[in-house]
Amino acid sequence: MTHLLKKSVKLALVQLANGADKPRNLLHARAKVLEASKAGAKIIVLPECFNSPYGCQYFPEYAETLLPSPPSEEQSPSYHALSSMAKEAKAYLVGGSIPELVPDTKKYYNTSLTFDPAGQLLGTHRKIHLFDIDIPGKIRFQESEVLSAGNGITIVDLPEYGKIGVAICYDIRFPEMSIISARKGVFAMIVPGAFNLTTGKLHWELEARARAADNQIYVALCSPARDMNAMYHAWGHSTVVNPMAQVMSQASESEEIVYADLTPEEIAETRKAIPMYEQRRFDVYPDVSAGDIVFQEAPIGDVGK
Ligand SMILES: NC(=O)CC(=O)C(=O)O
Repeated sequence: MTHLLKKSVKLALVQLANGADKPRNLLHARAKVLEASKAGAKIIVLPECFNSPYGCQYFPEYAETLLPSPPSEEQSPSYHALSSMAKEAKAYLVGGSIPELVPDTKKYYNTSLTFDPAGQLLGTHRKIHLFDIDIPGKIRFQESEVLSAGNGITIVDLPEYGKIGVAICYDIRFPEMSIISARKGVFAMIVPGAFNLTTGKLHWELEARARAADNQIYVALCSPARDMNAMYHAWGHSTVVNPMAQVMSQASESEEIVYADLTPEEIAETRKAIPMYEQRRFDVYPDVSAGDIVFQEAPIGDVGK
């Protein structure tokens, strides 16, 4: 039997306490990634905007240039830090996200870089759904005032384990992305994210469990730690959900690494018990197809500049 996940693997979500000092954030992320690797994790995830505070006012100040790929150290210290961390940890690293500037177009993106254990870039995802919301009396956030949206769904092949879908935060609310990725054979959706005290309470765990239930895959959401002195108060609660949509591990609000052991059997057993994969009616809803979808499978440079 071929499995989506080729062999069991320990996943770690690093709920990082990051702040305004970028070099400190990079050093601190390294220490935590190495800690996770020491504990046996082979897939390690950092949060959204791990090298900066989260907020529209910060994106231009912290943005780095990733093109041409690979960028120089001066263009992107975070790219090089992530590549080294992955190599030192001997692990796959979904490097949270960083603000990216494309100088030719002067566009900013919220971009996630995934590296292999040799420190090679495997995949790039630019957040495709920008976080534009206005909940009266609670929170207004308009990423589109500064950022541009990416234009592709990202599936990254981790040769030893299989494929993951990478999405960033608000992307998880759009079930189509996870459905299409699952149909293309991912064993997990990996999502650096930073919900807040309003939306986190309402939807953080719900979205993770919903995507897992829809698709019978693992879903992992990795948040920054909560900092009540920051402008944006992250929800925390980094969470791993299994293919049966049960929470496997969850952090509190503060800095913490959460671990989960992912197994091929857990996916297979879920799909055997509830055989949705054999029961789908694409004859009834043929428009739900991945046929014309744009993928960002390649390292940056091959996707829309
Ligand atoms: N920060 C985000 O992109 C999304 C978020 O906080 C939410 O969906 O809620």
